[in-house]
Amino acid sequence: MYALDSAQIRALDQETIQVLGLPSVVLMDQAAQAVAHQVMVWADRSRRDRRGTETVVLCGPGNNGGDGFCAARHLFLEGMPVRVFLVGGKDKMTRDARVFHDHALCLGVQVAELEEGGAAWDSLGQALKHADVVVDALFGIGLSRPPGGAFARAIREMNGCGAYRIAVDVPSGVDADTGEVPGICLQADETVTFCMPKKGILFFPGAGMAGKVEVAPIGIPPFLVERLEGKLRVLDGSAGAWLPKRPRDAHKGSCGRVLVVAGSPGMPGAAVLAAKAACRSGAGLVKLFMDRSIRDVVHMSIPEVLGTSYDRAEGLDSGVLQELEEALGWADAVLAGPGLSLDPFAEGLVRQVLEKSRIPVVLDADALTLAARNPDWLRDRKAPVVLTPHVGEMARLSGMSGDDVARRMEATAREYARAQGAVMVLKSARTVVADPRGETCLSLGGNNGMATAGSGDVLAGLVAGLLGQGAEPFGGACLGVHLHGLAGDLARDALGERSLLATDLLSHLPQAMKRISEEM
Ligand SMILES: NC(=O)C1=CN([C@@H]2O[C@H](COP(=O)(O)OP(=O)(O)OC[C@H]3O[C@@H](n4cnc5c(N)ncnc54)[C@H](O)[C@@H]3O)[C@@H](O)[C@H]2O)[C@H](O)CC1
Ligand SMILES: [K+]
Repeated sequence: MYALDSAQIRALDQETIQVLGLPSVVLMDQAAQAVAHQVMVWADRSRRDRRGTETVVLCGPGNNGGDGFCAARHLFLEGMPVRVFLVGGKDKMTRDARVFHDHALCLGVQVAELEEGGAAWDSLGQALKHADVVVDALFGIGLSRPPGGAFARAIREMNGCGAYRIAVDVPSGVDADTGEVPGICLQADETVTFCMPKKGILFFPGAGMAGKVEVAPIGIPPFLVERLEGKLRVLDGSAGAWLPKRPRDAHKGSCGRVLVVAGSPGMPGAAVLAAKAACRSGAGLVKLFMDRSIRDVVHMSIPEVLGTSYDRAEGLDSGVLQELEEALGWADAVLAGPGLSLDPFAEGLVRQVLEKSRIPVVLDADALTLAARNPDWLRDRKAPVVLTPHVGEMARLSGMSGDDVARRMEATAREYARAQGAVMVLKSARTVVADPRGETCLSLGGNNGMATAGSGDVLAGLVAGLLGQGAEPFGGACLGVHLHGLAGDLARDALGERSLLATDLLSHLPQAMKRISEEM
Protein backbone atom coordinates (compact mmCIF):
# COMPACT_ATOMS: atom_id res chain seq x y z
CA MET A 1 0.00 0.00 0.00
CA TYR A 2 1.16 3.55 -0.68
CA ALA A 3 0.21 6.92 0.79
CA LEU A 4 -0.55 9.25 -2.12
CA ASP A 5 -0.89 13.01 -2.41
CA SER A 6 -3.54 14.85 -4.38
CA ALA A 7 -1.34 15.36 -7.44
CA GLN A 8 -0.63 11.64 -7.64
CA ILE A 9 -4.27 10.65 -7.25
CA ARG A 10 -5.37 13.20 -9.86
CA ALA A 11 -2.75 11.84 -12.25
CA LEU A 12 -4.08 8.31 -11.69
CA ASP A 13 -7.61 9.57 -12.26
CA GLN A 14 -6.65 11.17 -15.53
CA GLU A 15 -4.65 8.18 -16.76
CA THR A 16 -7.49 5.82 -15.96
CA ILE A 17 -10.02 8.05 -17.69
CA GLN A 18 -7.93 9.06 -20.70
CA VAL A 19 -5.66 6.07 -21.29
CA LEU A 20 -8.08 3.34 -20.31
CA GLY A 21 -11.18 5.21 -21.39
CA LEU A 22 -13.02 4.63 -18.13
CA PRO A 23 -15.53 7.50 -17.75
CA SER A 24 -14.95 9.60 -14.63
CA VAL A 25 -18.52 8.99 -13.48
CA VAL A 26 -17.71 5.28 -13.28
CA LEU A 27 -14.89 6.05 -10.83
CA MET A 28 -17.25 8.27 -8.89
CA ASP A 29 -19.91 5.58 -8.81
CA GLN A 30 -17.39 3.04 -7.53
CA ALA A 31 -16.34 5.48 -4.83
CA ALA A 32 -19.94 6.15 -3.89
CA GLN A 33 -20.82 2.47 -3.72
CA ALA A 34 -17.98 2.00 -1.25
CA VAL A 35 -19.36 4.80 0.93
CA ALA A 36 -22.91 3.41 0.77
CA HIS A 37 -21.52 -0.04 1.62
CA GLN A 38 -19.88 1.29 4.77
CA VAL A 39 -23.20 2.84 5.85
CA MET A 40 -24.78 -0.59 5.46
CA VAL A 41 -21.91 -2.24 7.30
CA TRP A 42 -22.48 0.19 10.17
CA ALA A 43 -26.21 -0.60 10.17
CA ASP A 44 -25.55 -4.34 10.19
CA ARG A 45 -22.84 -3.99 12.87
CA SER A 46 -25.24 -1.93 15.00
CA ARG A 47 -27.86 -4.59 14.38
CA ARG A 48 -30.10 -1.93 12.92
CA ASP A 49 -32.60 -2.67 10.22
CA ARG A 50 -31.01 -1.09 7.18
CA ARG A 51 -34.30 0.39 6.10
CA GLY A 52 -34.63 1.95 9.51
CA THR A 53 -31.17 3.51 9.37
CA GLU A 54 -31.46 7.22 8.68
CA THR A 55 -28.57 8.81 6.81
CA VAL A 56 -27.87 12.50 6.20
CA VAL A 57 -25.37 13.38 3.46
CA LEU A 58 -23.74 16.81 3.26
CA CYS A 59 -22.38 17.56 -0.21
CA GLY A 60 -19.94 20.23 -1.35
CA PRO A 61 -19.75 21.59 -4.90
CA GLY A 62 -16.89 19.41 -6.10
CA ASN A 63 -16.47 15.76 -6.88
CA ASN A 64 -16.32 14.94 -3.20
CA GLY A 65 -19.88 16.19 -3.17
CA GLY A 66 -20.49 14.15 -6.29
CA ASP A 67 -19.49 11.04 -4.35
CA GLY A 68 -22.02 12.10 -1.75
CA PHE A 69 -24.91 12.50 -4.17
CA CYS A 70 -24.07 9.19 -5.77
CA ALA A 71 -23.84 7.43 -2.40
CA ALA A 72 -27.24 8.89 -1.52
CA ARG A 73 -28.60 7.34 -4.73
CA HIS A 74 -27.32 3.92 -3.74
CA LEU A 75 -28.78 4.18 -0.23
CA PHE A 76 -32.09 5.37 -1.65
CA LEU A 77 -32.18 2.47 -4.13
CA GLU A 78 -31.56 0.14 -1.18
CA GLY A 79 -34.70 1.56 0.40
CA MET A 80 -32.75 3.33 3.14
CA PRO A 81 -34.01 6.74 4.33
CA VAL A 82 -31.55 9.42 3.19
CA ARG A 83 -31.55 13.23 3.16
CA VAL A 84 -29.05 15.32 1.23
CA PHE A 85 -27.97 18.88 1.96
CA LEU A 86 -25.94 20.84 -0.59
CA VAL A 87 -23.45 23.52 0.49
CA GLY A 88 -21.78 25.88 -1.95
CA GLY A 89 -24.46 26.31 -4.54
CA LYS A 90 -25.64 24.33 -7.56
CA ASP A 91 -24.00 26.82 -9.91
CA LYS A 92 -20.54 25.88 -8.65
CA MET A 93 -21.03 22.15 -9.07
CA THR A 94 -18.59 20.11 -11.12
CA ARG A 95 -19.98 18.27 -14.12
CA ASP A 96 -19.87 14.84 -12.49
CA ALA A 97 -21.36 16.10 -9.24
CA ARG A 98 -24.18 17.59 -11.30
CA VAL A 99 -24.87 14.28 -12.99
CA PHE A 100 -25.48 12.52 -9.71
CA HIS A 101 -27.19 15.48 -8.09
CA ASP A 102 -29.73 15.53 -10.90
CA HIS A 103 -30.12 11.77 -10.88
CA ALA A 104 -30.67 11.71 -7.13
CA LEU A 105 -33.40 14.33 -7.55
CA CYS A 106 -34.99 12.31 -10.37
CA LEU A 107 -35.12 9.27 -8.12
CA GLY A 108 -36.91 11.27 -5.47
CA VAL A 109 -34.04 11.85 -3.05
CA GLN A 110 -34.70 14.93 -0.93
CA VAL A 111 -31.99 17.52 -1.58
CA ALA A 112 -32.00 20.89 0.23
CA GLU A 113 -29.59 23.74 -0.35
CA LEU A 114 -27.89 25.27 2.68
CA GLU A 115 -27.16 28.95 2.22
CA GLU A 116 -26.08 31.46 4.79
CA GLY A 117 -29.25 32.78 6.38
CA GLY A 118 -31.38 30.23 4.50
CA ALA A 119 -34.25 28.24 6.05
CA ALA A 120 -32.80 24.84 5.28
CA TRP A 121 -30.57 24.97 8.37
CA ASP A 122 -33.56 24.15 10.56
CA SER A 123 -34.29 21.10 8.42
CA LEU A 124 -30.63 20.11 8.72
CA GLY A 125 -30.85 20.44 12.50
CA GLN A 126 -33.94 18.26 12.60
CA ALA A 127 -32.49 15.72 10.20
CA LEU A 128 -29.24 15.43 12.18
CA LYS A 129 -31.22 15.03 15.42
CA HIS A 130 -32.71 11.78 14.08
CA ALA A 131 -29.80 10.69 11.91
CA ASP A 132 -28.02 7.42 12.64
CA VAL A 133 -25.24 8.14 10.12
CA VAL A 134 -23.97 11.40 8.66
CA VAL A 135 -21.80 11.37 5.52
CA ASP A 136 -19.30 14.21 5.06
CA ALA A 137 -18.96 14.86 1.33
CA LEU A 138 -18.07 18.57 1.57
CA PHE A 139 -14.38 18.49 0.64
CA GLY A 140 -11.89 15.82 -0.30
CA ILE A 141 -8.52 16.38 -1.94
CA GLY A 142 -9.69 19.72 -3.30
CA LEU A 143 -9.67 21.65 0.00
CA SER A 144 -7.57 24.74 -0.65
CA ARG A 145 -8.18 26.89 2.41
CA PRO A 146 -9.80 26.63 5.85
CA PRO A 147 -13.55 25.98 5.53
CA GLY A 148 -15.57 29.12 6.24
CA GLY A 149 -19.14 30.40 6.15
CA ALA A 150 -21.78 27.79 5.44
CA PHE A 151 -19.15 25.07 5.09
CA ALA A 152 -17.80 25.75 8.55
CA ARG A 153 -21.31 25.79 9.98
CA ALA A 154 -22.15 22.49 8.29
CA ILE A 155 -19.01 20.91 9.76
CA ARG A 156 -19.90 22.25 13.20
CA GLU A 157 -23.38 20.75 12.86
CA MET A 158 -21.97 17.38 11.86
CA ASN A 159 -19.49 17.41 14.73
CA GLY A 160 -22.24 18.39 17.13
CA CYS A 161 -24.69 15.63 16.26
CA GLY A 162 -24.70 12.15 17.75
CA ALA A 163 -24.69 10.29 14.43
CA TYR A 164 -21.88 8.01 13.27
CA ARG A 165 -19.69 10.22 11.09
CA ILE A 166 -18.32 8.84 7.83
CA ALA A 167 -15.96 11.10 5.84
CA VAL A 168 -15.73 10.68 2.07
CA ASP A 169 -12.08 10.33 1.00
CA VAL A 170 -10.75 12.90 3.51
CA PRO A 171 -12.44 14.47 6.55
CA SER A 172 -13.49 17.97 5.45
CA GLY A 173 -10.95 20.39 6.84
CA VAL A 174 -7.87 18.19 6.54
CA ASP A 175 -5.17 19.09 4.02
CA ALA A 176 -5.04 15.88 1.98
CA ASP A 177 -1.29 16.28 1.26
CA THR A 178 0.19 17.34 4.59
CA GLY A 179 -2.35 16.32 7.22
CA GLU A 180 -2.53 19.89 8.46
CA VAL A 181 -5.86 21.07 9.84
CA PRO A 182 -5.81 24.84 9.16
CA GLY A 183 -9.31 25.52 10.55
CA ILE A 184 -12.49 23.72 11.51
CA CYS A 185 -12.52 20.06 10.60
CA LEU A 186 -14.82 17.09 10.74
CA GLN A 187 -13.98 14.64 13.50
CA ALA A 188 -14.79 11.44 11.64
CA ASP A 189 -15.49 8.02 13.13
CA GLU A 190 -14.50 6.50 9.82
CA THR A 191 -13.02 7.67 6.51
CA VAL A 192 -13.67 5.83 3.25
CA THR A 193 -10.73 6.77 1.03
CA PHE A 194 -10.29 5.73 -2.58
CA CYS A 195 -7.64 3.76 -4.43
CA MET A 196 -4.93 4.43 -1.84
CA PRO A 197 -4.95 6.37 1.46
CA LYS A 198 -4.14 10.08 1.14
CA LYS A 199 -1.06 11.25 3.04
CA GLY A 200 -3.19 13.76 4.95
CA ILE A 201 -5.10 11.04 6.78
CA LEU A 202 -1.96 9.11 7.69
CA PHE A 203 0.12 12.00 9.07
CA PHE A 204 -1.00 13.85 12.19
CA PRO A 205 -3.02 15.91 12.96
CA GLY A 206 -5.12 14.75 9.97
CA ALA A 207 -4.68 11.12 11.04
CA GLY A 208 -6.33 12.02 14.33
CA MET A 209 -9.41 13.34 12.51
CA ALA A 210 -9.95 10.37 10.18
CA GLY A 211 -11.06 7.68 12.59
CA LYS A 212 -10.94 4.16 11.12
CA VAL A 213 -9.63 4.32 7.54
CA GLU A 214 -11.23 2.06 4.92
CA VAL A 215 -9.41 1.98 1.57
CA ALA A 216 -11.77 1.25 -1.32
CA PRO A 217 -10.73 0.26 -4.86
CA ILE A 218 -12.50 2.35 -7.50
CA GLY A 219 -11.17 0.82 -10.72
CA ILE A 220 -7.75 2.40 -10.99
CA PRO A 221 -5.49 -0.43 -12.23
CA PRO A 222 -2.65 -1.35 -9.83
CA PHE A 223 -0.04 -1.16 -12.60
CA LEU A 224 -0.75 2.56 -12.92
CA VAL A 225 -0.12 2.96 -9.18
CA GLU A 226 3.07 0.91 -9.31
CA ARG A 227 4.64 3.10 -11.97
CA LEU A 228 3.96 6.35 -10.08
CA GLU A 229 7.15 8.26 -9.19
CA GLY A 230 8.08 9.13 -5.60
CA LYS A 231 5.58 6.87 -3.89
CA LEU A 232 5.49 6.72 -0.09
CA ARG A 233 5.25 3.02 0.76
CA VAL A 234 3.33 2.17 3.93
CA LEU A 235 5.24 -0.46 5.92
CA ASP A 236 3.45 -3.74 6.60
CA GLY A 237 4.34 -7.38 7.18
CA SER A 238 6.15 -7.47 3.84
CA ALA A 239 8.99 -5.64 5.62
CA GLY A 240 10.00 -9.14 6.74
CA ALA A 241 11.61 -9.55 3.33
CA TRP A 242 14.42 -7.35 4.67
CA LEU A 243 15.16 -9.82 7.50
CA PRO A 244 18.68 -11.14 6.83
CA LYS A 245 18.79 -14.88 6.23
CA ARG A 246 20.70 -16.93 8.81
CA PRO A 247 23.43 -19.31 7.62
CA ARG A 248 22.28 -22.91 7.99
CA ASP A 249 25.31 -23.78 10.09
CA ALA A 250 24.89 -20.64 12.17
CA HIS A 251 27.14 -20.02 15.11
CA LYS A 252 27.36 -16.89 17.26
CA GLY A 253 30.24 -15.55 15.21
CA SER A 254 28.35 -15.87 11.95
CA CYS A 255 25.14 -14.12 12.96
CA GLY A 256 26.42 -10.59 13.02
CA ARG A 257 28.74 -8.69 15.33
CA VAL A 258 27.42 -5.38 16.61
CA LEU A 259 29.43 -2.74 18.41
CA VAL A 260 27.48 -0.31 20.60
CA VAL A 261 29.30 2.88 21.63
CA ALA A 262 26.98 4.19 24.30
CA GLY A 263 26.51 5.11 27.93
CA SER A 264 28.49 7.39 30.20
CA PRO A 265 29.22 7.66 33.94
CA GLY A 266 25.88 7.60 35.73
CA MET A 267 24.04 6.97 32.40
CA PRO A 268 23.99 3.19 31.84
CA GLY A 269 20.29 2.91 30.93
CA ALA A 270 20.36 3.93 27.29
CA ALA A 271 23.36 1.71 26.65
CA VAL A 272 21.64 -1.29 28.26
CA LEU A 273 18.44 -0.75 26.24
CA ALA A 274 20.28 -0.29 22.95
CA ALA A 275 22.58 -3.26 23.50
CA LYS A 276 19.70 -5.48 24.58
CA ALA A 277 17.71 -4.51 21.49
CA ALA A 278 20.68 -5.40 19.32
CA CYS A 279 20.75 -8.81 21.04
CA ARG A 280 17.01 -9.21 20.53
CA SER A 281 17.42 -8.39 16.83
CA GLY A 282 19.09 -11.79 16.40
CA ALA A 283 22.69 -10.57 16.21
CA GLY A 284 25.15 -13.26 17.31
CA LEU A 285 27.53 -11.04 19.27
CA VAL A 286 26.98 -7.59 20.77
CA LYS A 287 29.85 -5.66 22.31
CA LEU A 288 29.41 -2.50 24.37
CA PHE A 289 32.24 0.04 24.22
CA MET A 290 31.57 1.73 27.54
CA ASP A 291 32.90 3.64 30.49
CA ARG A 292 34.32 1.42 33.26
CA SER A 293 31.91 2.94 35.79
CA ILE A 294 28.87 1.30 34.15
CA ARG A 295 30.49 -2.05 33.31
CA ASP A 296 29.11 -3.95 36.30
CA VAL A 297 25.55 -2.71 35.96
CA VAL A 298 25.63 -3.50 32.23
CA HIS A 299 26.84 -7.06 32.75
CA MET A 300 24.29 -7.58 35.52
CA SER A 301 21.53 -6.32 33.19
CA ILE A 302 22.67 -8.16 30.07
CA PRO A 303 24.90 -11.15 30.75
CA GLU A 304 24.86 -11.87 26.98
CA VAL A 305 26.73 -8.67 26.10
CA LEU A 306 30.51 -8.48 25.63
CA GLY A 307 32.27 -5.36 26.84
CA THR A 308 35.31 -3.20 26.23
CA SER A 309 35.62 -0.47 28.81
CA TYR A 310 37.61 2.72 29.18
CA ASP A 311 38.03 5.21 31.99
CA ARG A 312 36.62 8.53 30.93
CA ALA A 313 38.30 10.18 33.91
CA GLU A 314 41.69 9.43 32.33
CA GLY A 315 40.75 11.43 29.25
CA LEU A 316 40.58 10.40 25.60
CA ASP A 317 44.04 9.19 24.75
CA SER A 318 45.43 7.25 21.81
CA GLY A 319 44.97 4.02 23.70
CA VAL A 320 41.19 4.44 23.86
CA LEU A 321 41.02 5.50 20.22
CA GLN A 322 43.14 2.51 19.22
CA GLU A 323 40.87 0.15 21.17
CA LEU A 324 37.83 1.70 19.51
CA GLU A 325 39.38 1.25 16.07
CA GLU A 326 40.11 -2.41 16.85
CA ALA A 327 36.52 -2.90 18.05
CA LEU A 328 35.28 -1.35 14.80
CA GLY A 329 37.46 -3.83 12.93
CA TRP A 330 35.80 -6.66 14.86
CA ALA A 331 32.22 -5.53 14.21
CA ASP A 332 29.84 -5.83 11.24
CA ALA A 333 27.86 -2.73 12.27
CA VAL A 334 28.19 -0.03 14.90
CA LEU A 335 25.72 2.11 16.83
CA ALA A 336 26.95 5.30 18.50
CA GLY A 337 25.07 7.72 20.68
CA PRO A 338 22.59 6.46 23.29
CA GLY A 339 23.48 8.02 26.63
CA LEU A 340 26.96 8.90 25.36
CA SER A 341 26.71 12.54 26.59
CA LEU A 342 27.99 15.58 24.72
CA ASP A 343 31.36 16.23 26.39
CA PRO A 344 34.65 16.37 24.46
CA PHE A 345 35.34 12.72 25.30
CA ALA A 346 32.07 11.64 23.65
CA GLU A 347 32.81 13.97 20.74
CA GLY A 348 36.15 12.23 20.23
CA LEU A 349 34.52 8.80 20.22
CA VAL A 350 31.90 9.76 17.62
CA ARG A 351 34.54 11.39 15.46
CA GLN A 352 36.65 8.22 15.62
CA VAL A 353 33.66 6.06 14.69
CA LEU A 354 32.87 8.18 11.63
CA GLU A 355 36.51 8.53 10.59
CA LYS A 356 37.55 4.90 11.00
CA SER A 357 34.37 2.94 10.36
CA ARG A 358 34.08 0.95 7.14
CA ILE A 359 31.01 -0.87 8.42
CA PRO A 360 27.45 0.51 8.53
CA VAL A 361 27.05 3.16 11.23
CA VAL A 362 23.85 4.02 13.11
CA LEU A 363 23.93 7.43 14.79
CA ASP A 364 21.33 8.13 17.44
CA ALA A 365 20.69 10.52 20.33
CA ASP A 366 23.86 12.38 21.49
CA ALA A 367 25.81 11.28 18.42
CA LEU A 368 23.28 13.11 16.25
CA THR A 369 23.73 16.30 18.25
CA LEU A 370 27.52 15.95 17.99
CA ALA A 371 27.28 15.27 14.25
CA ALA A 372 25.13 18.38 13.87
CA ARG A 373 27.95 20.37 15.52
CA ASN A 374 30.51 18.84 13.12
CA PRO A 375 28.81 18.48 9.70
CA ASP A 376 32.09 17.59 7.98
CA TRP A 377 32.23 14.32 9.91
CA LEU A 378 29.22 13.01 8.00
CA ARG A 379 30.48 14.50 4.74
CA ASP A 380 33.93 12.87 4.99
CA ARG A 381 32.81 9.52 6.30
CA LYS A 382 33.67 6.28 4.49
CA ALA A 383 30.82 4.07 5.67
CA PRO A 384 27.06 3.90 5.02
CA VAL A 385 25.17 5.76 7.75
CA VAL A 386 21.67 5.52 9.20
CA LEU A 387 20.56 8.56 11.21
CA THR A 388 17.64 8.09 13.62
CA PRO A 389 16.62 11.60 14.75
CA HIS A 390 13.37 12.57 16.36
CA VAL A 391 11.86 15.87 15.23
CA GLY A 392 13.93 17.96 17.65
CA GLU A 393 17.21 16.32 16.64
CA MET A 394 16.24 16.72 12.97
CA ALA A 395 15.71 20.42 13.60
CA ARG A 396 19.26 20.66 14.99
CA LEU A 397 20.69 18.64 12.09
CA SER A 398 18.89 20.63 9.41
CA GLY A 399 18.68 24.08 10.99
CA MET A 400 14.89 24.02 10.50
CA SER A 401 12.38 24.72 13.26
CA GLY A 402 10.77 21.73 14.96
CA ASP A 403 7.36 22.86 13.69
CA ASP A 404 8.60 22.97 10.11
CA VAL A 405 10.10 19.50 10.41
CA ALA A 406 6.84 18.16 11.90
CA ARG A 407 4.86 19.78 9.10
CA ARG A 408 7.12 18.38 6.37
CA MET A 409 8.14 14.98 7.71
CA GLU A 410 8.37 13.15 4.40
CA ALA A 411 9.96 15.99 2.44
CA THR A 412 12.49 16.71 5.20
CA ALA A 413 13.52 13.08 5.46
CA ARG A 414 13.85 12.76 1.67
CA GLU A 415 15.81 15.99 1.26
CA TYR A 416 18.23 15.30 4.10
CA ALA A 417 18.76 11.70 3.05
CA ARG A 418 19.67 12.84 -0.44
CA ALA A 419 21.85 15.73 0.79
CA GLN A 420 23.79 13.55 3.23
CA GLY A 421 23.75 10.33 1.22
CA ALA A 422 22.46 8.72 4.41
CA VAL A 423 19.37 6.71 5.37
CA MET A 424 17.10 8.89 7.50
CA VAL A 425 14.75 7.48 10.15
CA LEU A 426 12.74 10.55 11.08
CA LYS A 427 10.78 9.59 14.18
CA SER A 428 7.47 10.95 15.41
CA ALA A 429 3.97 9.55 15.90
CA ARG A 430 4.43 8.61 12.25
CA THR A 431 8.00 7.62 11.36
CA VAL A 432 9.39 8.15 7.87
CA VAL A 433 12.37 6.20 6.53
CA ALA A 434 14.10 7.76 3.52
CA ASP A 435 16.87 6.37 1.36
CA PRO A 436 19.36 8.66 -0.43
CA ARG A 437 18.18 7.21 -3.76
CA GLY A 438 14.65 8.46 -3.07
CA GLU A 439 12.83 5.36 -1.82
CA THR A 440 10.70 6.28 1.20
CA CYS A 441 8.57 4.34 3.67
CA LEU A 442 6.03 5.35 6.29
CA SER A 443 5.33 3.39 9.45
CA LEU A 444 1.81 3.51 10.87
CA GLY A 445 2.78 1.13 13.66
CA GLY A 446 3.29 2.05 17.27
CA ASN A 447 1.23 4.02 19.73
CA ASN A 448 1.38 6.86 22.22
CA GLY A 449 2.60 4.51 24.92
CA MET A 450 5.93 4.44 23.11
CA ALA A 451 6.52 8.13 23.79
CA THR A 452 8.61 7.09 26.76
CA ALA A 453 12.28 7.27 27.79
CA GLY A 454 14.40 4.66 26.11
CA SER A 455 12.04 3.88 23.23
CA GLY A 456 14.50 5.47 20.78
CA ASP A 457 17.43 3.55 22.28
CA VAL A 458 15.59 0.30 21.58
CA LEU A 459 14.92 1.31 17.96
CA ALA A 460 18.55 2.32 17.38
CA GLY A 461 19.84 -0.95 18.85
CA LEU A 462 17.37 -2.92 16.75
CA VAL A 463 18.42 -1.22 13.52
CA ALA A 464 22.13 -1.68 14.30
CA GLY A 465 21.49 -5.34 15.12
CA LEU A 466 19.77 -5.93 11.78
CA LEU A 467 22.53 -4.13 9.86
CA GLY A 468 25.08 -6.25 11.76
CA GLN A 469 23.35 -9.34 10.37
CA GLY A 470 23.71 -8.10 6.84
CA ALA A 471 20.52 -6.13 6.23
CA GLU A 472 21.22 -3.30 3.83
CA PRO A 473 20.88 0.12 5.49
CA PHE A 474 17.50 1.21 4.10
CA GLY A 475 15.86 -2.20 4.44
CA GLY A 476 17.30 -2.75 7.89
CA ALA A 477 16.06 0.67 9.00
CA CYS A 478 12.57 0.01 7.62
CA LEU A 479 12.43 -3.43 9.19
CA GLY A 480 13.68 -2.07 12.51
CA VAL A 481 11.02 0.64 12.50
CA HIS A 482 8.34 -1.89 11.61
CA LEU A 483 9.42 -4.33 14.33
CA HIS A 484 9.68 -1.53 16.86
CA GLY A 485 6.13 -0.37 16.15
CA LEU A 486 4.81 -3.93 16.16
CA ALA A 487 6.50 -4.68 19.50
CA GLY A 488 4.98 -1.48 20.86
CA ASP A 489 1.51 -2.47 19.70
CA LEU A 490 1.89 -5.99 21.10
CA ALA A 491 3.05 -4.49 24.42
CA ARG A 492 0.10 -2.10 24.45
CA ASP A 493 -2.33 -4.94 23.73
CA ALA A 494 -0.87 -6.84 26.66
CA LEU A 495 -0.25 -4.03 29.13
CA GLY A 496 -2.26 -1.01 28.04
CA GLU A 497 -0.78 2.15 26.60
CA ARG A 498 -0.35 4.45 29.58
CA SER A 499 2.20 2.51 31.60
CA LEU A 500 4.30 1.18 28.71
CA LEU A 501 8.07 1.16 29.31
CA ALA A 502 10.93 0.78 26.85
CA THR A 503 11.75 -2.53 28.54
CA ASP A 504 8.28 -3.72 27.54
CA LEU A 505 9.25 -3.12 23.92
CA LEU A 506 12.27 -5.35 24.46
CA SER A 507 10.22 -8.12 26.03
CA HIS A 508 7.74 -8.03 23.12
CA LEU A 509 10.37 -7.96 20.39
CA PRO A 510 10.62 -11.77 20.17
CA GLN A 511 6.87 -11.99 19.52
CA ALA A 512 7.13 -9.23 16.91
CA MET A 513 10.07 -10.97 15.24
CA LYS A 514 8.16 -14.26 15.29
CA ARG A 515 5.10 -12.55 13.78
CA ILE A 516 6.96 -11.11 10.80
CA SER A 517 8.97 -14.28 10.29
CA GLU A 518 5.69 -16.21 10.02
CA GLU A 519 4.20 -13.63 7.63
CA MET A 520 7.10 -13.99 5.20
N1 LIG B 1 -9.37 8.94 -7.90
C1 LIG B 1 -10.07 9.37 -6.88
O1 LIG B 1 -9.63 9.33 -5.72
C2 LIG B 1 -11.43 9.93 -7.14
C3 LIG B 1 -11.91 10.87 -6.26
N2 LIG B 1 -13.11 11.45 -6.38
C4 LIG B 1 -13.59 12.42 -5.44
O2 LIG B 1 -13.22 13.70 -5.93
C5 LIG B 1 -12.71 14.45 -4.83
C6 LIG B 1 -11.91 15.61 -5.32
O3 LIG B 1 -12.87 16.44 -5.97
P1 LIG B 1 -12.53 17.96 -6.35
O4 LIG B 1 -13.68 18.45 -7.14
O5 LIG B 1 -11.19 18.01 -6.96
O6 LIG B 1 -12.41 18.74 -4.98
P2 LIG B 1 -13.28 18.67 -3.66
O7 LIG B 1 -14.62 18.10 -3.98
O8 LIG B 1 -12.46 18.04 -2.63
O9 LIG B 1 -13.42 20.25 -3.29
C7 LIG B 1 -14.50 20.93 -3.76
C8 LIG B 1 -14.13 22.27 -4.33
O10 LIG B 1 -14.33 23.21 -3.30
C9 LIG B 1 -13.52 24.36 -3.50
N3 LIG B 1 -12.92 24.63 -2.21
C10 LIG B 1 -11.75 24.18 -1.73
N4 LIG B 1 -11.57 24.61 -0.46
C11 LIG B 1 -12.66 25.37 -0.16
C12 LIG B 1 -13.06 26.08 0.98
N5 LIG B 1 -12.34 26.10 2.09
N6 LIG B 1 -14.25 26.75 0.93
C13 LIG B 1 -15.00 26.71 -0.17
N7 LIG B 1 -14.69 26.04 -1.31
C14 LIG B 1 -13.52 25.38 -1.28
C15 LIG B 1 -12.51 23.99 -4.55
O11 LIG B 1 -12.83 24.73 -5.70
C16 LIG B 1 -12.71 22.50 -4.77
O12 LIG B 1 -12.59 22.16 -6.12
C17 LIG B 1 -11.97 13.42 -4.06
O13 LIG B 1 -11.64 13.83 -2.77
C18 LIG B 1 -12.94 12.25 -4.08
O14 LIG B 1 -13.91 12.39 -3.08
C19 LIG B 1 -13.95 11.09 -7.51
O15 LIG B 1 -15.25 11.07 -7.17
C20 LIG B 1 -13.67 9.69 -8.01
C21 LIG B 1 -12.22 9.47 -8.28
K1 LIG C 1 -15.04 14.74 2.91
